[in-house]
Amino acid sequence: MKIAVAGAGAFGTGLAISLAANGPVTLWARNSDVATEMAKSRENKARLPTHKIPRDVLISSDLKDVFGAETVLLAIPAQKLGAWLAEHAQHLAGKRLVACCKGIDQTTLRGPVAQIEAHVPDAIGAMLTGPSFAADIANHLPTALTLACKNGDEGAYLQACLSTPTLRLYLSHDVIGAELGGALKNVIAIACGVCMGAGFGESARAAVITRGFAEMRRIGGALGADPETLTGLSGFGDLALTCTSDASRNYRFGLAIGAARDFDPNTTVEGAATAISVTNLAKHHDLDLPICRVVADLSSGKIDPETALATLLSRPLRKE
Ligand SMILES: NC(=O)C1=CN([C@@H]2O[C@H](COP(=O)(O)OP(=O)(O)OC[C@H]3O[C@@H](n4cnc5c(N)ncnc54)[C@H](O)[C@@H]3O)[C@@H](O)[C@H]2O)C=CC1
Ligand SMILES: O=C(CO)COP(=O)(O)O
Repeated sequence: MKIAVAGAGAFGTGLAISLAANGPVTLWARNSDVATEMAKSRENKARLPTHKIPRDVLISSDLKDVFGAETVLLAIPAQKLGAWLAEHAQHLAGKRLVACCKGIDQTTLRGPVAQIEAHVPDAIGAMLTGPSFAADIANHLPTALTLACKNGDEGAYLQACLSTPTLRLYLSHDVIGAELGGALKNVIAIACGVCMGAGFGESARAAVITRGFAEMRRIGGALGADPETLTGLSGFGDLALTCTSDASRNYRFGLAIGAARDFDPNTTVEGAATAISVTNLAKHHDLDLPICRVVADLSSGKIDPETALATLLSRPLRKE
């Protein structure tokens, strides 16, 4: 199977390096200067420095190399995915399109696979998600992910083709659960970062992880996710990783808010936009998601950490 990875950021590069263990793979960068430099240095100096890109990764900025593949991994930020799919829909028809991004689109409130289904209805949509830092994948460290696809046969085929000796994929049919787990854990990771950055302590962070997970289950229930999925790699697994590691950009973004420090605005922080999407989804479904709501307000600078804490602690006492 010919595989292309669209999006040569940290994750796209890490995935391409890992998949090259199975054979040739194309890595598409939208910027031709970036592609030329990467092809020359065999390194993604801007997004994933110090990781050697093997010769089996064809680095290209020519979209024909993407359109020539049967399977395309979409490692483009969630808020940009819809426009990219819309622009190239006619060339993507009939392909297997595997979303590798984590987020809910702010305009449409769709997850990545729902975006694929909306823009390229006759493609086979799937989602690759779970606890995995790009650097770990590029280093061939053992990693387990969820491959979610509504079509059982296509899902099993993708599971086999995209697993490598160190990348172990578990199959799921619950696309909505996989989309929600990956999107929501980033929101909760921001809250955890704020908690630690503001000095509220590790006990408070454990409470945020647990109550955040309750919010993930609440919205998952309303949108038809299988609760089992949220306890799996794409939900609880990724929540555990992202809420406790300085390697996470969402967590570091929260740390910066908590400590009132500047944060590089060019860093991809999916949870900030997704917090707003989730807050809007919660309104549509009449759900109470207090942590997601304060993360939306914190990320857009409407409130400070002390106000967020006071908001959460002043809520009426209730059953767990
Ligand atoms: N970095 C990581 O460890 C992991 C990232 N992810 C997910 O992968 C997705 C991408 O993240 P990263 O690669 O880490 O971000 P990144 O910031 O390293 O790279 C983003 C890439 O997307 C490209 N891009 C941005 N807008 C675009 C557009 N309109 N059209 C085409 N390409 C565009 C940029 O040129 C850049 O190469 C995110 O949804 C993230 O949550 C998932 C698992 C791990
Ligand atoms: O999704 C990730 C790990 O599974 C990467 O997290 P960040 O986007 O917060 O860096």
